[in-house]
Amino acid sequence: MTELLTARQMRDLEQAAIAAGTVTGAGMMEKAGQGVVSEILKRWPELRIKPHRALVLCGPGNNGGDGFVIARLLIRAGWSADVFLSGDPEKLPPDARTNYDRLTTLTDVHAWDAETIRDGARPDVIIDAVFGAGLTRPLPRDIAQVLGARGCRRWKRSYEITRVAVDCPSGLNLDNGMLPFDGDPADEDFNPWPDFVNSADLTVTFHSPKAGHYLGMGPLICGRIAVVDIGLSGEAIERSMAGQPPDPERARLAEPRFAGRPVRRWPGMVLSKNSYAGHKYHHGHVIAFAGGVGRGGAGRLAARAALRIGAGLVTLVCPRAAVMENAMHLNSVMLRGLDDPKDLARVADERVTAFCVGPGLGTGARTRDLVAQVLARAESERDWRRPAVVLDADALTSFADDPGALFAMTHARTVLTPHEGEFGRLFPDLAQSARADASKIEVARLAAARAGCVVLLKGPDTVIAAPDGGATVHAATYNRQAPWLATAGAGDVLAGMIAGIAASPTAPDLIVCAEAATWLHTEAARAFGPGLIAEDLSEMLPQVLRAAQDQPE
Ligand SMILES: NC(=O)C1=CN([C@@H]2O[C@H](COP(=O)(O)OP(=O)(O)OC[C@H]3O[C@@H](n4cnc5c(N)ncnc54)[C@H](OP(=O)(O)O)[C@@H]3O)[C@@H](O)[C@H]2O)[C@@H](O)CC1
Ligand SMILES: [K+]
Repeated sequence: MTELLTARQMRDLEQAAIAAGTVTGAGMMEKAGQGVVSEILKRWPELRIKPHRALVLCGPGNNGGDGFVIARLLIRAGWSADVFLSGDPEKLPPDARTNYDRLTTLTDVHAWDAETIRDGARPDVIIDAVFGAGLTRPLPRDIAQVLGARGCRRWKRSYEITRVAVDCPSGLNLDNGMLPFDGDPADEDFNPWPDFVNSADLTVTFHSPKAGHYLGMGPLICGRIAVVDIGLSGEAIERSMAGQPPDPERARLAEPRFAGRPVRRWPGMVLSKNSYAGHKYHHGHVIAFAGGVGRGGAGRLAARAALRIGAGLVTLVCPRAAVMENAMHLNSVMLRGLDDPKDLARVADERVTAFCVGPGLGTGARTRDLVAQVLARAESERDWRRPAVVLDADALTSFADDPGALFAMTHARTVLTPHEGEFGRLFPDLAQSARADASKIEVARLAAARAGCVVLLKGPDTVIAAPDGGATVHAATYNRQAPWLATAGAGDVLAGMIAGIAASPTAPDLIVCAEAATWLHTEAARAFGPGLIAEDLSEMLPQVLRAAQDQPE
């Protein structure tokens, strides 16, 4: 797990380290510049062979300061560098000014002029050091004219020019992954994509990745992310400890890494059958509900996923009229008929440790009653915890008219797993269209606090938040892209997997179960590859689980 910082948290870390005397601003800036140069040469070793030409674009703050360091180091290595500054050199912050002065002994730093830049010699590499963590408003037009997708068009084979962003492609908001743009969308020739979207092949950031690298537009424009150490290492490692719930004030990335190094223990450590040899009831009993006649597929997908991921027993519960058709599809998953939700106790004894409610159920009063019955379950003599409850799909939409009624019943052992549409129905004021500048992490946190339970807001940038504020981003982006996951039923499988992991009496905190399930779900999709349909996910789990097993390092 890696911490994902906001721009503010990064600034606070830097300030605290400077105040403690462990680093200086100038020292960090030098390391930042060196880090960028060494990442470039690592990524493109062919650039080591002979000196090349760089276009170094610098802004008025410390991001620009990093640019001056980079230009100096490249010139010292024999490169040619054309350096432009947007802003007044007299107003540069002190460390950036020092590096400006050092650079001007080697080369001129030109004042920003979009036409001059675009008419200049064709560079091999463009360094974008205009704005980083200090972005406060949309990219000004004269900067977008150079950095936007139309910016390089005058150069031959412009698509072959290597683009490197310092901290982020300028214009990206590092807190929310959004790209604020200027201009009037009503204008006939206004087109935010070519005009304002600035993308990179490589983004080099410092100390720790930022939330905006993984949210929203971030993964689409950063290319790939490299993180370099600038002397702040060793901070707050425990906040990203796998297997423990996240720190309430921090967000983290769900991944098998810890303290910068790969680990093989996660997510295997979260899985019951990886750590404990017992009989089937030691691994929990999941009940998944299915819809009526002809509507059992989604529930069956969830049930099979719960069993595959490791629940000891799984029972599918459906209306009596649908028992026969479900029986034709099931073997290891048990089956019971239930018409009136009030009779739940007849099919679910106190050994049931998790429920998965929603996939294929249909919306309406029966589903609401079922949700109420399941959420009313208390801890039993056999299990010190209440059964875990995963609410997905129709279990969420059934409360669209009165989300408060649902939140009055949800408890700390509940996970809501909405996609953006379902999320908007339950939390209209936090919906994507109402979000403005708030990051997906912030809205998921607010939703979790309001519902008093874990909220997993799906997407390529899934955010999982706990009511205390702890939050995890799961990235099906960069080298973990799995576009095939956008297929009917994939969400039902995820709901079943969460229930299957959380069912174990030894399962860790719910948010930790949800993190592991989400990661394994994407791994299963990646292991299968293109052509994936939801049925394939559970069948890929054995292979993925074998790889995730706890192995001595
Ligand atoms: N010691 C350290 O701190 C280290 C920092 N490091 C580096 O510093 C970066 C953060 O530096 P930073 O805080 O100076 O912010 P930065 O992104 O350069 O921009 C601020 C300037 O831009 C201006 N501005 C903003 N938006 C604008 C817009 N749309 N249009 C026009 N102007 C706009 C803003 O003006 P203002 O909003 O104040 O009017 C201000 O002048 C960080 O990303 C990393 O690269 C590393 O070297 C490690 C050590
Ligand atoms: K930048």
